[in-house]
Amino acid sequence: MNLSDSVKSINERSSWKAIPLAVGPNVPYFNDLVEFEELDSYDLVSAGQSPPVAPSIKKTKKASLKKKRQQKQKAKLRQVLLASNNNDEESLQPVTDSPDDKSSSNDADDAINSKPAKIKTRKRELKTENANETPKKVSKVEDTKKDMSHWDNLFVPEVVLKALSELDFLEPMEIQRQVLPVAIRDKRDVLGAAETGSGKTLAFGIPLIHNILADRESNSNQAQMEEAVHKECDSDYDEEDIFLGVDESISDTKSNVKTLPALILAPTRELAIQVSKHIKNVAKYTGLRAITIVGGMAPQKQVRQLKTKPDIVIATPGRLWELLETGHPYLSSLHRLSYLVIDEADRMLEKGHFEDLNKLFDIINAKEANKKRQTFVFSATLTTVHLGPSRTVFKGNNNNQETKSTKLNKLMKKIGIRKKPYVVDLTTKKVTAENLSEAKIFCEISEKDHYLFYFLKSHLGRTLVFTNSIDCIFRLTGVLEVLGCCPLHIHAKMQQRQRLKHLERFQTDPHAVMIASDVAARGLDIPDVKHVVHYQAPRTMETYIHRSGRSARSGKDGLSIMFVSPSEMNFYKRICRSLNKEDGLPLYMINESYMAAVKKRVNVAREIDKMAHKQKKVRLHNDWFTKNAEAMDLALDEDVIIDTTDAQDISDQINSKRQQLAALQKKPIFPKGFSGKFITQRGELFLPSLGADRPKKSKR
Ligand SMILES: Nc1ncnc2c1ncn2[C@@H]1O[C@H](COP(=O)(O)OP(=O)(O)OP(=O)(O)O)[C@@H](O)[C@H]1O
Repeated sequence: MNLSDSVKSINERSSWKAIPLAVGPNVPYFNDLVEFEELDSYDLVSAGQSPPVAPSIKKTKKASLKKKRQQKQKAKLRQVLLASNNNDEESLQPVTDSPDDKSSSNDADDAINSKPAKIKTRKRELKTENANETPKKVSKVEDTKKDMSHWDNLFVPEVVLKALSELDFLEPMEIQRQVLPVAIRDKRDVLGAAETGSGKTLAFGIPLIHNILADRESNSNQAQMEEAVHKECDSDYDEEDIFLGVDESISDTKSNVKTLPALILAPTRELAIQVSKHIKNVAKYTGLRAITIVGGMAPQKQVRQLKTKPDIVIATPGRLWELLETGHPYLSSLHRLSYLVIDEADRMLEKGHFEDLNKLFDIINAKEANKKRQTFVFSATLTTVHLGPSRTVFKGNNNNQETKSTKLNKLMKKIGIRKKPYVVDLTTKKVTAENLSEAKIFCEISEKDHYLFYFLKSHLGRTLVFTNSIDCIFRLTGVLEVLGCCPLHIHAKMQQRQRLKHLERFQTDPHAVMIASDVAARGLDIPDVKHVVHYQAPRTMETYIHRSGRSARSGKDGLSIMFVSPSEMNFYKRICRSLNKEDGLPLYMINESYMAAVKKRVNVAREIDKMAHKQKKVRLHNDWFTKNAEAMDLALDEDVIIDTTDAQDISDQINSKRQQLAALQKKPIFPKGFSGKFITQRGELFLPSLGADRPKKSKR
């Protein structure tokens, strides 16, 4: 087929012309708005199933007029090209996939839009939806000998494939395999649920990158086309053209007004920063720019970064709202977003959290919002539901019980998804990560420190200890410090710089212990966290799943252990019921013969910590009053100052206790050869390393 044939073919076909660049004529797509439908009619897809067939599209009158106008413009351009560029015929030759290819219209489209080879490759891929066609391979990555063929047919741009190969991501994870074709080829909205650490970030990250790149090319082609048409037939518009006005996207290209294409919202600063890193890693050869907008950091820098008009903004709702309120121009068109991602969506939309998010949604989903926006909603607990108390279920009184579909419907309404989404739910009955071993210890509150120290001493390896309160973090950090465990900590009240510093140190020491609040429960991808300890029982099943999910990521083994005191029994039972663990979690076996030695050390450490804490409090109190009195030139009332005549006594006591503890610590708690072994989820014997491979630095 030569150029004039292509042109003829275009004239004969009009129905495909409004189809976006990345979507072939016989490929289902959902770019037009369809009525909001309840979940029963969604395409709920699990592993191994193929994508659904799309419904027909409602065309509006305005849209068809717009298409007509675009047709006219294309016809003009064809004339221009034919007249001025006969020599170019070879480069404008359409690409044909196979003799029986039904895509002549697309070939013609290629000719019209001319060149970029990359997009041509993708477009040919995008036409392979027909099962009879042989899919094209994209696995050849230059400059590398790595076999990337597992990524074939997932529409990954070559530039991304190159980055993936450098990262040694030689094959897609299951959620990526499932989501990529639907999100890229079909441009569907996606609701994705899969276990923690299963690669959800790139399941939305790669489609974002692909689709933004495709939009970019499409826009620049359109701009070129427009420019040619404007040059040749500027005065040739009829009344209808003038009435319809100029297509907004074209006018943006022409006037160089760029609006933000993609926004990713995450619940915590650390997670936003991490998502940003993951995306930058795979987008490093694309020329796309991503920036992070989170609280706790200087807003001036973020404002400056926004001025560079990035392609992707990864943000927490609070700071994004703050900048939006200041009227930053690049954020003033959030309603025109092309891509929106809500990571950890169930958490983000929890009642009472993220008030700013609702205000953001009001803008993002305003009346004039981009109806073609593609939305991604992900979480490991997107489809998990809470079971009510057994007596309610028993009586069959479960009318108010949340179901998967009611949960998803609620989320969709809040987020403003009006198109039929594609739901990928890869969560299993276990819900927690496949290779995670789970256990519990029933104990009194006062015994928790003992069991924690026992655990830390018998299980070396990176360990995250979760608590429910900041006070508990302070106390526990103090005690473990005295015991020589060098704990790190993280919670929402810390300065952001400190939070990141502690996280970094946690990532670099393979035997580090970190005491954390739930600010670290979701999404954080710290390599090789061997153990998660729920020092205080989580209040919900979701928190349990996400906390535990910091371990056993990407197919690795891990252990989650919950300390349950009598007052926490109800939470424990409810979590087990919701996780379908009728028999509860297995008991963690403690060798009681070593507990006496453990208790001695911990009790002394607690005494030291208590005295040191009291001493510090008195010092701070007195310092504060003295300083302020001096500053105001006032005489201090003696009653205000706490008597410190016994301060030396307390210091002496602390020193003597420290010596006592040091003497105790000299003796090993466990005999040589002892191992806090446990059976892993895979039924193998897990032997935690003790002493032998302990790094010199680690004080544990
Ligand atoms: N195709 C791949 N091959 C190998 N590793 C991958 C691949 N895709 C992602 N990863 C890595 O797997 C790890 C887990 O991915 P990610 O953080 O996206 O998980 P997640 O499902 O979002 O977890 P969570 O639910 O806890 O947020 C990351 O270190 C990521 O870099």
